Amino acid sequence: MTRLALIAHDDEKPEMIDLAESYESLLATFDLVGTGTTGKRVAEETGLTVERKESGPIGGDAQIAAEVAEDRLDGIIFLRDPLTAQPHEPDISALLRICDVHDTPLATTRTTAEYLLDGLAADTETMD
Ligand SMILES: O=C(CO)COP(=O)(O)O
Repeated sequence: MTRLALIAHDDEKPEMIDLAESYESLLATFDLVGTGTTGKRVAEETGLTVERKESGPIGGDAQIAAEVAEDRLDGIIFLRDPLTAQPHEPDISALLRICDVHDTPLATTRTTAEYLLDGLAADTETMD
């Protein structure tokens, strides 16, 4: 089953909810994991089931990075706030780097997230 991580900084959470609603029927076929608050909000506001890691600032990004290192994830949607400094920037940088190392598809904006989801949907159809 396709395993996808969902992460959004606070200013981007409404965008993540809107994206999840738009792709709800596809996402319902995926194994979803998210950082703490993002996972909670997506689950509450869409009805999707999301496994929740810790909140980003207290280790959630590092937990997602560990899954990337173990090749457990097929993709990550990480809607970052490019205009606000984050206290856990080192964890965020590590996550981005490990995605590059493992060639794990990573989308950091709404448009690239849509391309990623469309690509994963096409992959899923090919696998059927
Ligand atoms: O901080 C985050 C990503 O860096 C997101 O964490 P939350 O989903 O817990 O808000």
